[in-house]
Amino acid sequence: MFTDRLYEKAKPIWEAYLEHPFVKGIGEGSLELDKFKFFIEQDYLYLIDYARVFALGSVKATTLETMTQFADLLHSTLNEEMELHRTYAKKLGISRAQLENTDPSATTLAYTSYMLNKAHQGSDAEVVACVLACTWSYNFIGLDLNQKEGASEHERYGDWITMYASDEFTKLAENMKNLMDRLAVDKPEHEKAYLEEIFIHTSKLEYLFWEMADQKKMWLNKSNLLDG
Ligand SMILES: Cc1ncc(CN)c(N)n1
Repeated sequence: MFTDRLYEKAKPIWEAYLEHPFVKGIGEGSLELDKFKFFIEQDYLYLIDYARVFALGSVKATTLETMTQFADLLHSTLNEEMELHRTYAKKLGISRAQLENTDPSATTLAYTSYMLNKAHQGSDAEVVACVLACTWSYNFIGLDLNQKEGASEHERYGDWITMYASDEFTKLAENMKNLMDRLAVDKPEHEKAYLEEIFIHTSKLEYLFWEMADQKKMWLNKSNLLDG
């Protein structure tokens, strides 16, 4: 399967997610709340553009089946995944307006701009390559954290783990992998290599997103010259 090839290529990066202090902090329940708050705000912005990528997928789909699959992913992002963020925001004292009007960090801008650019330029297969690492890697992380004793019951981060490890989210990730395999199957090698490049770039951007959240980094680490 094409997605097996993608996983083998991305494996070292994905294994590094599980060792990342932010991800480990969620699993252990020890992550500082201000870091999680920063993450929720930036991730909400990210999800708005991620949802847009699914809408582009529906436009580019060449069959009704694929069009429906993208529309289902769009619907579940807007109504389920983003609802998790709205619920967390409420608990953290972030208003809906604040959530929608957050300034994007450099990493959020880089990641969303990359995805939107590749999705606008590409075919339906390239649209899937843009979002596959996002959905699949969160499920990969959720399932790993869910195995840790008590992690899914933790009062702060248990709901986050439960959502990304849920059967519904696992099914979304599986459906997206199947879609990637279906769309890639007859592609020549140079097109497969391009899909792989997008998958690896987005896997690296995922790592940078964890780094950004852990450091609450808007533009630079040490100076506030460019912030504000
Ligand atoms: C940055 C990022 N990547 C992926 C996901 C999972 N949809 C997310 N919520 N945020």
